[in-house]
Amino acid sequence: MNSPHALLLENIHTTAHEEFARRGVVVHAVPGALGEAQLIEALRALPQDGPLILGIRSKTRVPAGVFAAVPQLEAVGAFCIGTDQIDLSAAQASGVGVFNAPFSNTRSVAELVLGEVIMLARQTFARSAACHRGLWHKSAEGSHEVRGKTLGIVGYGHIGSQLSVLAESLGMKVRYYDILSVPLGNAQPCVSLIELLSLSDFVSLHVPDTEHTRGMIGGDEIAAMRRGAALINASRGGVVDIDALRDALVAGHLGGAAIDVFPSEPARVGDVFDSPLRGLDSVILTPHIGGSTEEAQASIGREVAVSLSHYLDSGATLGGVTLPLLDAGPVRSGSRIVNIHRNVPGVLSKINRVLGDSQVNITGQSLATVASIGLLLVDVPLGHGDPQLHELVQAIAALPVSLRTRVARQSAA
Ligand SMILES: NC(=O)C1=CN([C@@H]2O[C@H](COP(=O)(O)OP(=O)(O)OC[C@H]3O[C@@H](n4cnc5c(N)ncnc54)[C@H](O)[C@@H]3O)[C@@H](O)[C@H]2O)C=CC1
Ligand SMILES: O=C(O)C(=O)COP(=O)(O)O
Repeated sequence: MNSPHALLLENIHTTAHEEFARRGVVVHAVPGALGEAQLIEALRALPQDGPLILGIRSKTRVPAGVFAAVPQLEAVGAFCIGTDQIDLSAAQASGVGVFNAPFSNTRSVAELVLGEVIMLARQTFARSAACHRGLWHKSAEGSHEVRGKTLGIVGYGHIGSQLSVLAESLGMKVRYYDILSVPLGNAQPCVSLIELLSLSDFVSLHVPDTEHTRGMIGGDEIAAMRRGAALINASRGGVVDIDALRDALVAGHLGGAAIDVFPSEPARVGDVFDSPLRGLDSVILTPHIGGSTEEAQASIGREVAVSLSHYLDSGATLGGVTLPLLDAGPVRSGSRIVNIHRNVPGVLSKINRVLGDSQVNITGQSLATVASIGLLLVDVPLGHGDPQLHELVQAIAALPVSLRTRVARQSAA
């Protein structure tokens, strides 16, 4: 069986390289993000006689064209939380597995935001910038303790809820707004976004990028915030109208902001950065580093590389976001056929007819479906080198319902 090759972009941590190397996946690394045409070119430059894996972080966009142009692309690893940069519907329609790391960097984001809350409350960056300019601006005016102040969290998921617990440990009152979720500690939900904005001294955004959250904080929402309050965004750049934010800061309606994510971000380390917020001392600007700690990146590298390897080895989809959740364990006898198909009535009987006609015994079979697609794992007592196995795979792949059919790398033979 030919070795899989992985193209890893955006400085994915060496733990991923190590995991892949241990599991016989050949790694090709590119430091920055790539545009669609370059990405297709880079993937096509890899050997096309085995499965291909693409590893990205938040910057690389993977539109439908990539799946159409590179049929050998078996899976995409988002070595981060967000998967908004990937056309998930197109991935699913092509039977491509997308895997991410939903927990590993959440603590890092929550810690950065908590630090920023204190830095904003003390006007630390403005005072520091003054010192750098040679000005001794020693004053208590406008500086506050965070104890007793209200932190409003928009999006009370993995990050928002951790931030909530950490903020309460500092004596802050926590309010949150989410479409679902259960409060931790003494945090209180708000019935509307506007209610939260009007009650909070600090507002921190922790929603994913969706059609509902894009532009969620515009001029009207900023106007609803308390005079002198601060806005923190470490979610996605499109959630906040940056020009409206700048206007509110310049007008003195908002006291400060900490912004980690931007509507448009540079592709590579060392690239030029620009933003309407540059030059405002009351704003902490960071280059999308919420999840960038050694701890988080090392853990993400391992987690996603392991999920991708398990998927190649046995068809297990734990940690996946596009394929039905299924783990049939290791291959116990012979080989495993991994088939992804359109979820329409009669699929199983069509595939089983092919298997039945072949007279090959089935030693294990597992099926899972989501709305539009199904994942079928079939164990057969044939070795990887057995021509009958390859005939069987080709016959199943040729069925019009099949999207993708392969032999799992793991073999018990
Ligand atoms: N700055 C950075 O480096 C990082 C940024 N992120 C961003 O943070 C986001 C949040 O991460 P997690 O907390 O792990 O995600 P999560 O999925 O655990 O939580 C998101 C929460 O937002 C809520 N939500 C979704 N749409 C909403 C809406 N329209 N109104 C109100 N609430 C809504 C959900 O119900 C959920 O509780 C990620 O999607 C990612 O974009 C994540 C990690 C690092
Ligand atoms: O995990 C996420 O969603 C992030 O935004 C972190 O992105 P990054 O891996 O730093 O490009």
